[in-house]
Amino acid sequence: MSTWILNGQVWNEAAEQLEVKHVRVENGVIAAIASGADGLPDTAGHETIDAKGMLLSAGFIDMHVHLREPGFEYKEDIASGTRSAARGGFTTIACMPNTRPVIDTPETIKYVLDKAATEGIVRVLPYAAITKNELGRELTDFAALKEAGAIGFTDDGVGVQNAQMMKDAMSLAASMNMPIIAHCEDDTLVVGAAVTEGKFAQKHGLKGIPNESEAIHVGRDVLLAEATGVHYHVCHVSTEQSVRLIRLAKSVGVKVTAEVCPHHLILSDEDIPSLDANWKMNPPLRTPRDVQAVIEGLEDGTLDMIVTDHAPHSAEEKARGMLLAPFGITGFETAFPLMYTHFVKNGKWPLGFLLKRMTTDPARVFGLPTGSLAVGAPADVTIVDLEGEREVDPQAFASKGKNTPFGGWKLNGWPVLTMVNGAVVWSEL
Ligand SMILES: NC(=O)N[C@@H](CC(=O)O)C(=O)O
Ligand SMILES: [Zn+2]
Repeated sequence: MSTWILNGQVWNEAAEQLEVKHVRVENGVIAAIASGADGLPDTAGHETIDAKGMLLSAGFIDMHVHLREPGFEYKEDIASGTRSAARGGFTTIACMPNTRPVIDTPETIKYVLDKAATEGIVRVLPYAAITKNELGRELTDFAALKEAGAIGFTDDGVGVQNAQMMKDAMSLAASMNMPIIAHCEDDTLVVGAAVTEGKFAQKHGLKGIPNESEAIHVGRDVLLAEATGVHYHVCHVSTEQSVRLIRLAKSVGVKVTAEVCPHHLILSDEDIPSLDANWKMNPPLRTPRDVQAVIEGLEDGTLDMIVTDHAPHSAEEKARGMLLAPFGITGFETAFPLMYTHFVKNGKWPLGFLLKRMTTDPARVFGLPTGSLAVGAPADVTIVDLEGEREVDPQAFASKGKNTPFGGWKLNGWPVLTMVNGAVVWSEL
């Protein structure tokens, strides 16, 4: 079974421009790439997809997502979450273990992998918890979890509060060549706070979440990573201080990598219009100065990749208001259009830079075989309409979660077809 994707606009990194290419996909891999300058290939006996006028990219990779299964299927499940990912152009997603039960046993890893194989439509890579039940008291069985298919260890949703526990986790992970992925948050500094310290908190008389609550863990952990030699990856970096610490750690050779979310690159606390909990996530929207710092961090490579931190919650939960609602916003179906419109269409970045931070960079950091259109690579492909403008309509999301601050935003750069392993899993072409 072979398919020609014709007339796609493919980014040429050396020439720093889009060029028309025809890509042949066979048996789940990229079998050939032909230059558009040579005319149309002979497509007799092959299926064809016409991508004329559209961006043709390696499928996007999202290393931080919440699929909510098992246990919170009313927020999202693997079927709905992977459909949402596919609509966003994501072909590989790495899911967090803060489910119910927590993904802290080989059985739960197998449950997620089985569900993903039967009901999922994109590649799902599960993380396992660092500590049992994410309680920070006792390490999980790293060897058994790795054996079952976990790709790394994280207590995302909460920080590991105990430094010795984190050091032990890092030593063990290093010995088996596995990464530690850290949600950086000191619990003692955030009690009773829902938004960042800053103008919005002041205006509404709210207690703020200080930048140090995140950066203290980053500082502690890069020292522990240096001592143990582990690959240490920082989740959803949101503060100037964290960027500074990661930059310093990288400069002295610590094996640290990091991610940043579209909302932390685009919104600050000063954009929050009201006490609407669709603007509540963890870490919170920070000050304009922090936004500038994470943008610079991503630009200079201190931050390696863009992730969504797709965190669906029910409408009822979000209706509890800013103080009582759970933290988190959905991300899959707005990520690329947001980043494209805000940074590429507005002339701040070349398109290739955005694509790299969503494909080859996450693949490089986590050693994945996907993320490029090279001949022989798995045929994970995303086709995007860069021109058409559409309004974000949360009610039309494939995700069960409609919780986004971006409803009504007019954006360009909408994915129109997603292919995983050579099979079209979603298309509106
Ligand atoms: N990011 C969030 O605001 N929420 C996440 C947890 C997390 O990633 O910290 C969630 O699980 O809802
Ligand atoms: Zn987190």
